[in-house]
Amino acid sequence: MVLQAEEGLITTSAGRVLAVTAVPVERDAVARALPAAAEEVRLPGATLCRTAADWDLLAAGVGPALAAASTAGALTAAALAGRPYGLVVSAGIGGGFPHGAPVGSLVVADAITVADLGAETADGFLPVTELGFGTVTHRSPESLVRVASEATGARIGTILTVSTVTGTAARAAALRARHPGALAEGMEGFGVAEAAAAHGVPVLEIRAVSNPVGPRDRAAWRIGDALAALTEGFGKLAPALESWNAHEH
Ligand SMILES: O=C(O)c1cccc(C(=O)CC[C@H]2O[C@@H](n3cnc4c(=O)[nH]cnc43)[C@H](O)[C@@H]2O)c1
Repeated sequence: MVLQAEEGLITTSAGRVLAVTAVPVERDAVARALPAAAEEVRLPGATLCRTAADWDLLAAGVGPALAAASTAGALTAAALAGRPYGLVVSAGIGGGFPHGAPVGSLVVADAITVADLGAETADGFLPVTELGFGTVTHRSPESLVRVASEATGARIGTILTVSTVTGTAARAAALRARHPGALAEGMEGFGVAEAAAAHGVPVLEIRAVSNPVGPRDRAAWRIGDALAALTEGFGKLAPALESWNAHEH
């Protein structure tokens, strides 16, 4: 496939890419790393920004349910138009577990795991899979994770999806105990991944750490720094995807 065959054109061997953020400010941080938006496409519940490359950007909303619904809408619209996506990238700011993902760093997920989908019992939390339903983890192709990490310097680990932002040391410790490989948490990745899986499209999650996972401390948020890291990361990720061949995996 072609990489920057013309100035401003970035296409990948994965074909068309759908990058999904929660909010417009995150979408705009990604957009700053790509050729300018060429067109806006209204979808049910969300507006797609089509760039002058093979990248479409979607601010899908906060939380796993809205992220899943918006992503599914975009994937379905593209498929019905005969221009399906070859890759979905879930991106945004997130909380970082301080032992492995400091504020300002990037994390790319080898596992996208929903942390709070299940049942609470007297003996602790049971994930839905142990109740006999569904799935709790989506995995990205190993080669894709490697390419993304090598290009951006992102640390590799599990990114948890939560519906409630962690706000105590006790909750952070419980999550770490249950998910020793977790480096970060966000609120959308699993929803985006569920939609991608339903369409048979590979998914990647990348987060820039804006705050530590732990006791709530709004003064410790570094949203501007995290958005800048996201832009810098996508500036490296987009061209690097040229070397990732979706069809080998
Ligand atoms: O009010 C709070 O204490 C608080 C702490 C961190 C984040 C929030 C948000 O409402 C942001 C939600 C938004 O940003 C992503 N995000 C950023 N940091 C985290 C986090 O530590 N845990 C989970 N999600 C986070 C998330 O993906 C949402 O899109 C409020």
